[in-house]
Amino acid sequence: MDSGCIRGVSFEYTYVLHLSAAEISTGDIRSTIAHPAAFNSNPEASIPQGQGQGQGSSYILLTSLQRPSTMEALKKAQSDGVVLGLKTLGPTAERLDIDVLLSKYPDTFNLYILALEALQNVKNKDKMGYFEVAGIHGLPQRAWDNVNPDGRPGGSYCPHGSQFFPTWHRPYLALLEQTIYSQMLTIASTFRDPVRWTNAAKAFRLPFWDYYRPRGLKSTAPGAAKAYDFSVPKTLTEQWIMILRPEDETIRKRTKNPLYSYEFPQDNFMKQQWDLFDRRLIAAGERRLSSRVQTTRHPNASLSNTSDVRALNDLVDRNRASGVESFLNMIEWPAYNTYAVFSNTNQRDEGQANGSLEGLHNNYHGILGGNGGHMGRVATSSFDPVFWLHHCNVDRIFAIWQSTHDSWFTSRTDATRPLYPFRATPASASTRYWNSNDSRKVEDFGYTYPDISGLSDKTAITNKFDRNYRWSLHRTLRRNVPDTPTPEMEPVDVLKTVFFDFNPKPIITPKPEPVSRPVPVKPDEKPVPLPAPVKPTDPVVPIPLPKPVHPTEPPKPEDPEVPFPMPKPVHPPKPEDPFPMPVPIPSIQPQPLPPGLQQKPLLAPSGARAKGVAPVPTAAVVTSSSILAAVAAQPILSTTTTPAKTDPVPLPDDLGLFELTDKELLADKPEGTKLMRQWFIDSSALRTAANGSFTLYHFLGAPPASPAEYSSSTNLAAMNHIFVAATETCLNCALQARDESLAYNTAPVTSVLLDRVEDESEELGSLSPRDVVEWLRGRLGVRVVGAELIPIEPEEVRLKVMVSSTISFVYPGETVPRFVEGRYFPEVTGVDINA
Ligand SMILES: N[C@@H](CC1=CC(=O)C(=O)C=C1)C(=O)O
Repeated sequence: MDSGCIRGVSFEYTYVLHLSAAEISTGDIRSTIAHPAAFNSNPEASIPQGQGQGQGSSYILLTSLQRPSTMEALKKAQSDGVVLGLKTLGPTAERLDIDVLLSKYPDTFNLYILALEALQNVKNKDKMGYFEVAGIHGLPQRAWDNVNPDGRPGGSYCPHGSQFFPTWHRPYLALLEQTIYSQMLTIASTFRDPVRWTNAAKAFRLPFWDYYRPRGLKSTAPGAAKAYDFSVPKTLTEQWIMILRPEDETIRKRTKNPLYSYEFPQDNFMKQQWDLFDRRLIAAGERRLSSRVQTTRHPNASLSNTSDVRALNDLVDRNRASGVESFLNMIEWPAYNTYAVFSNTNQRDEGQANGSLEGLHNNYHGILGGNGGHMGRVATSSFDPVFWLHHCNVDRIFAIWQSTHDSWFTSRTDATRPLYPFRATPASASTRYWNSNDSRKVEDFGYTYPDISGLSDKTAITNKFDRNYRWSLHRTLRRNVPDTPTPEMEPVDVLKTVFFDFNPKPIITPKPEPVSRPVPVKPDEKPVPLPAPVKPTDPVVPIPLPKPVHPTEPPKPEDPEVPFPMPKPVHPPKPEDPFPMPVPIPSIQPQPLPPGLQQKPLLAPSGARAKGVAPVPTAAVVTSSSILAAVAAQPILSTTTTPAKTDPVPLPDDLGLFELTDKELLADKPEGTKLMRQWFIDSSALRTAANGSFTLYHFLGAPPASPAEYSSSTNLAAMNHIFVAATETCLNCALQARDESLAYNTAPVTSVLLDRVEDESEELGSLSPRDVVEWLRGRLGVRVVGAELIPIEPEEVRLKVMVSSTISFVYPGETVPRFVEGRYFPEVTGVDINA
């Protein structure tokens, strides 16, 4: 043929090009002739018969790997430090749970791992590298790319404890997403089959960790719902992973899993940063510091380089039911209808809900951090790769809430306040930064979530959401919902995939892996449709795969020899007891309330602590402050003793709806209506009082003697983590200290109580208030500990704890319960958090 009209398929467009014979014969068409294998890897890229097939060779597929304009835009954004989002680079696509991404889009997952590995290796040089992007959240204490928080030097960009919490993290995630995406494209172009891999890269969106998606089946646990395993995804807890690399596509290579941990740069700059940070912690009474070598999760020893995955999974599992209850309530209850209440721990409508998206999020920082793990502290958390999957899940919950609610910031000024340091335009005198209004729609960043994609009807979204999560709860909490996961929540056995087959056979004829994420032919704003799930396979590695053989322990990164001189702890522990528990003092004790519930809280407010206001930082590094000095001077005492059993407190005669029996409540309801009672431990605490993160452990019965055993105690009912930075490093926190900002929390305990109702030895008759209030009195106790399990006095954080209950009905033919009424029962603890 002399010249040709070739129909080509790009990733966004089908187009027709007129080509000269020379161009066709040489294939030199501005480097856009693709490898023919592209055809196989992209099932949607078909060329209609009779068009575009080159004579002689099988065909020529014309594909613009990366449209120059979009690629240039991405490159420019990366060099300018601008959050572009992926919207301008292609059609909207779904962010997926990590297991789903791995199983449905193995090429994309493979590239993602390679990109993370590459980004993590570029230590602290590049402003768009992992170190600098992670460093925006906390350490190192310096401005990112010269953008000062709030236009002032010093402090941090901290949005916690405010309405900015969900919106600030949105462009933050988009920044890393764009960086990974860009890195994936670079790596894709180095593979033998760049079309296949570029296709895979372009389909990338940040994956999330859905805390409530089952990961497999438990072999031993009885009972249908409990047979599922809800541990942390294996992709995050396996140290090694098998990856195809551009250097040799014939065999997967054992690769250090960049999702398991991040290794810190070992240079002088970081040493100074750590020294400063640790000095501050020690002054604040902490003595168990975090590893400077690599990020760890729930480690079992100070400075440990190893995560205690089993203990972590236990704790995740133990908090699951409480978390699912919170999650469902936040989306479904009218109490969470306003953005102010839903978004953060600080704002609530008095007498209404205490939970929040931020509160649920905080708990996972506490669980993953545990005893000195990096996720427990604001300053170090974002280096842990799990941070990004955790926050992506938080963003997803935010998006689900947004799709089912209309409420937004109450103040226009707040909604348009710049979210530093996230630039929307390049640095100049008139730089625009992202703000909350601009961050309102996920589609504006080029992504969506499976929970909302393609759905615009609020009821449809709520129903789908409820079905995906309620099934795993106790039968009393799931009434008309069966106890098995919906098809989209079915667990994926990731250890049986090629990524964890440590004895792979070489791939003799490299053919493209069959699955790349489908790419729409025409640009539109519709989400990329998902094909039927496909099991990841290597072309010549058949499935079912052999059980993964775990390699012998790989070498651990060396602890640098004496990484830093360990300063003497302020309160040296006795050698035989790392957590001394001196003088037990009473904490929350049941007390009768006079009418009107005006009783003074048993925990006297510690005004002195709250008034120790930290000065607003004025320089990039601020050393001591009055708060620090006060905290350092404070002796560390034990918390509560075992709560004593006291006489029952008379409840008022008339408890309104709560007075009625189940039968009475259902009397006027349609036949088949089900009643749902829920119970909560609610609390308020002075957010900045411990000058760092702290955790509340709520017990039903005697707590263990040592804080190290709190999280594994059978009496542990629930926990709440308060995730907060030190006031010297955080302007927002310093202001919250001055304003004595509170953190409100709720800990749903319905499942725990239902287990006790079913256990006859527990003597809890039912979930009705007259049974529960009396039963809880004398059993309920709380312990407060710092990020490293150092006991803190409840008074020190002005802790108030109160119990509440709610009534909902599930009507026949419906699955989503309808909330009717809530009531606080300060009679249990003698404390009213509303007083
Ligand atoms: N205290 C629980 C449940 C609750 C919700 C309410 O709306 C209410 O009025 C009373 C209690 C929460 O904060 O989520």
